[in-house]
Amino acid sequence: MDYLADERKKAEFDVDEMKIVWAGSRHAFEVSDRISKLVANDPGFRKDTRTMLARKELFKNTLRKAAYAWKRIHDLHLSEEEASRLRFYVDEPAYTDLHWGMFVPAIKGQGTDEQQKKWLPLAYKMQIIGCYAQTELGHGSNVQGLETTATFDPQTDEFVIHSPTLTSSKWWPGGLGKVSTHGVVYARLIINGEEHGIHGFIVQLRSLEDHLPLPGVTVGDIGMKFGNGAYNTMDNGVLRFDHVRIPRNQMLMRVSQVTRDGKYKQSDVPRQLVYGTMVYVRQTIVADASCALSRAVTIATRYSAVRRQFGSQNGGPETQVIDYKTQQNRLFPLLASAYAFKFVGEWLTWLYNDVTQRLQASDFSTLPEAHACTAGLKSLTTTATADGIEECRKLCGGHGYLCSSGLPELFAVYVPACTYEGDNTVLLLQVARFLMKTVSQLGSGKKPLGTISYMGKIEHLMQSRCTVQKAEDWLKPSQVLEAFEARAVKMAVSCAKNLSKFTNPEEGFAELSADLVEAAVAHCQLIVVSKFIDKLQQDIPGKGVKQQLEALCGIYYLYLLHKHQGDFLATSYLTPKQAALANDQLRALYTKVRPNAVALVDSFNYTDHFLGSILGCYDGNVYPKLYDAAWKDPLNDSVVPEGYHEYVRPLLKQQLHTAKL
Ligand SMILES: CC/C=C\C/C=C\C/C=C\C/C=C/C(=O)SCCNC(=O)CCNC(=O)[C@H](O)C(C)(C)COP(=O)(O)OP(=O)(O)OC[C@H]1O[C@@H](n2cnc3c(N)ncnc32)[C@H](O)[C@@H]1OP(=O)(O)O
Ligand SMILES: Cc1cc2nc3c(=O)[nH]c(=O)nc-3n(C[C@H](O)[C@H](O)[C@H](O)COP(=O)(O)OP(=O)(O)OC[C@H]3O[C@@H](n4cnc5c(N)ncnc54)[C@H](O)[C@@H]3O)c2cc1C
Repeated sequence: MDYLADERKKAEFDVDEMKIVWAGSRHAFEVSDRISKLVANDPGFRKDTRTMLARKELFKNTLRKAAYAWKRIHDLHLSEEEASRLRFYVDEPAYTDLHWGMFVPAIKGQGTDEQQKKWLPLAYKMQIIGCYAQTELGHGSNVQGLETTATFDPQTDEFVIHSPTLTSSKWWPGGLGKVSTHGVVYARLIINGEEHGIHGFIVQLRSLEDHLPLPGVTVGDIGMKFGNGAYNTMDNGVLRFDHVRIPRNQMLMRVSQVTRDGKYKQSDVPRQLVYGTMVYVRQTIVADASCALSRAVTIATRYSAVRRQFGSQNGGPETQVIDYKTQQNRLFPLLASAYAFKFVGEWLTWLYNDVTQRLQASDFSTLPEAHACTAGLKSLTTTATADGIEECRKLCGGHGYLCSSGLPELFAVYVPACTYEGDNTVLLLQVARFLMKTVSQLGSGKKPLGTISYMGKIEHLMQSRCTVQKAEDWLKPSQVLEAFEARAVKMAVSCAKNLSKFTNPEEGFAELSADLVEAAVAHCQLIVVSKFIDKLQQDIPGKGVKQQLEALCGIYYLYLLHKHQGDFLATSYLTPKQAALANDQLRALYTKVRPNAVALVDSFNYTDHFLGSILGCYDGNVYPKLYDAAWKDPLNDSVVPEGYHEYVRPLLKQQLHTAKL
């Protein structure tokens, strides 16, 4: 029985067409749909006991699943796209994420043609397994501060990789702890006593015969992490080198080279390309944020439609909690954010591909913008997604706290995204630097392009005032864009003015960093809003689909406007009356979305297996499933728990004895 059937009947749009919009294309939808069902129907990919397993058992099970996934990919002759979808739907962090997601891209992006020819075929066949070993015990954010050394030995034509201090131990790389045979290791290059900064080196860590660490290598897992199951399926590792020698041709030499006679040569490409893998992964993290958020929102929306609390009239049913405006005000902006992040993720993938093509043609002009966009959007989307998952847990009341809701594990797996690939505050400070540089160059005749082109309208934006007179005026895209542009430009200019009061710009930057982060957030929110609005300019087929997306876009920007109304009011773009009208319009949009809410989450097309949540199951049959699941907990295997006779019964006896006294 479908307990959500009535909700589904209310939908005012074509769900099948929305599924295609969400997937990105009909082809992408068909691949995702087929592969997600394949995974869901294969008992080899079960994950329902994951939160109850001890670490060793959990980890062994992940190794089994990764090997099984690899076998299925081969047996079924899956394409690269299908294989990547399969790994996604298996939904278990594993060493393979780092092998495919960072080790291979690092070699592709930073290796010469010759190096790629040598290493990539081995990696593609998984005859070697690699990790990305950058972060150390003492330094993560400050990449320039890494201490591992790679000293060139001209006698033997080798680099000597060494960990000179405890804090230089590599610490965190995923897949390193127990599995990787190789790593791209980042180290400080030293030639003839002279330092040349951080470079990547391919280093073999373990024997391909017996998996033992090679001489001079000390390697292991760094220990349990936050949450049950969750990211503990990953072997984040510690690694130390004691004068380990590698051939010279194992330095990744696309950006700079070391010759046989020990000369350091810098190509004409910017040295920042050494950080290129991080730009690539930040882009994929943005594209993935909408998946994690939409998953949590599916659970919270379906459960909010099933759950009833208070408000029974004449013995009739109680109110569905989704009908409370407070619930809508917490839930619908997250639903809207999931769609917003999907579209900004698609755009960022386009931007990344564009900058990659330009780099190949030696056009480096858009690299700073690509760095700022990937860094800023990674920060914005992961912060909002992690907070959003936790909000979804609370939206599910007490039952959200059960592991069987799927939300605690989803949060535990997702929340480190706010830290890895760049701490979110550190990344916003990079955006702020980019903004300050842009503002300082405004008078120089250099025209700001792309996501900062609005800075070119600075004179207009500094003076313009909002023209909204009634709530519906807030539905005009041009009005909304101007509001977000004016806020972003005014916040950036205000920071720039304050910075100019300092004689030492770095001191000023440090002192004003909290304001700078807020200016960076305003800029990034503008990007997300503008890409959602751009999406709506496209031809979007399907009955009612565009109208629903327009409503969601409105919810996204009006919610932001309401949340940050202090910024908008302080920059004098809005009057308090206009801010209040925005809030009226926001409430009207909640009412519009309400009958479509369940269908809007159905459009994500997630299987019950992928959701991994009793509260979010498609048929909404929550209570019997919760009740049954409780009895399956290992603690209920016996009526009297282990330990009773040892620890509880003596207490009870003692109490009886005391009572007699
Ligand atoms: C498909 C994917 C599947 C799986 C993977 C996904 C998830 C798996 C889960 C986890 C994996 C996690 C992996 C990791 O965490 S790897 C380690 C990541 N570490 C970081 O992100 C460190 C963060 N720190 C930095 O990025 C930088 O070093 C920082 C930019 C903060 C340093 O700042 P600093 O000012 O010291 O920079 P400089 O190095 O001096 O550079 C100055 C100059 O360069 C520009 N810049 C900086 N970074 C980049 C870049 N990445 N690209 C281009 N340009 C860059 C910077 O703006 C300055 O420019 P300018 O002002 O013009 O001189
Ligand atoms: C689950 C997980 C997986 C990871 N996987 C990998 C991997 O595969 N490979 C790898 O190399 N690394 C990996 N990492 C490491 C990760 O990239 C770093 O932890 C991350 O870059 C943050 O660096 P940090 O730990 O040095 O934090 P810190 O920089 O020490 O941050 C601590 C605090 O200081 C603040 N802070 C730091 N610098 C500044 C500043 N300049 N201004 C203001 N505030 C500042 C931060 O905002 C934060 O609040 C992983 C980490 C995690 C949690």
